[in-house]
Amino acid sequence: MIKAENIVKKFGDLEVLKSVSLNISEREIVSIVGASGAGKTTLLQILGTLEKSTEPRKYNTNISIAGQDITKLNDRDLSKFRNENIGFIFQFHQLLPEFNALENICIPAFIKKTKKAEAENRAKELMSYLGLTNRLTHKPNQLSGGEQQRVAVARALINQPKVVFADEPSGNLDSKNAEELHELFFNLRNEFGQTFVIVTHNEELANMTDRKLVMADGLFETNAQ
Ligand SMILES: Nc1ncnc2c1ncn2[C@@H]1O[C@H](COP(=O)(O)OP(=O)(O)OP(=O)(O)O)[C@@H](O)[C@H]1O
Repeated sequence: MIKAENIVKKFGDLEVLKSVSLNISEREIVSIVGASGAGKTTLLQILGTLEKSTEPRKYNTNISIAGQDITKLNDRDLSKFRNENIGFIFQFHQLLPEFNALENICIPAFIKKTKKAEAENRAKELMSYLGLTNRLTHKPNQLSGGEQQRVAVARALINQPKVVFADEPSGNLDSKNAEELHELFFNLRNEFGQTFVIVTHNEELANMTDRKLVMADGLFETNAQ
């Protein structure tokens, strides 16, 4: 599902990723762990098409997501590809404060030009699955931290993406809500067949995943292919 070879990322003289390669199968749940500053978020942003690798031609970089070499797409096609194939969950949910839960969840579907009724039906199904049926019209500041993060999960899933990238998804949750969120990832994989790549400092979550990849100083410590 994800195949990447020779990802290099430099910020000026700072080489944050030093030719990183990895291979992740469909339906796999992989965690990326490692010390602060190791390059985990940078890698996730590049795999998630939010950030570009440095000089892909020079370093012979290939990044294929769901069979598409994303290094070959122009910005417009990349946005479309991202909207249709990739879901994101961040540490801070990044919900839009002026929209209610249902509206926040529907945003990626509206960007994809899904009809309103269809998007709302799908959002309601997801909300029911995530135990949010009674929170449809609540604004983010009227929701608990765990509920906000579940709304963010529903938003990530509304377009039925093949891959979900999560960056410290439970970093802002108490241990009970964190545990529930972690269980949810595995239930979602079983139910919808998504592939998950999760950057985390949470040892418990990392140890639950199918594969734990350890990053240090811009490289994986063990073979990630
Ligand atoms: N836009 C940027 N410009 C300059 N340096 C950057 C930029 N983004 C990240 N870096 C640097 O790249 C290095 C890796 O950052 P990154 O956020 O990928 O690490 P991380 O492993 O996710 O760390 P953490 O666990 O603390 O989130 C850090 O030294 C950081 O300061």
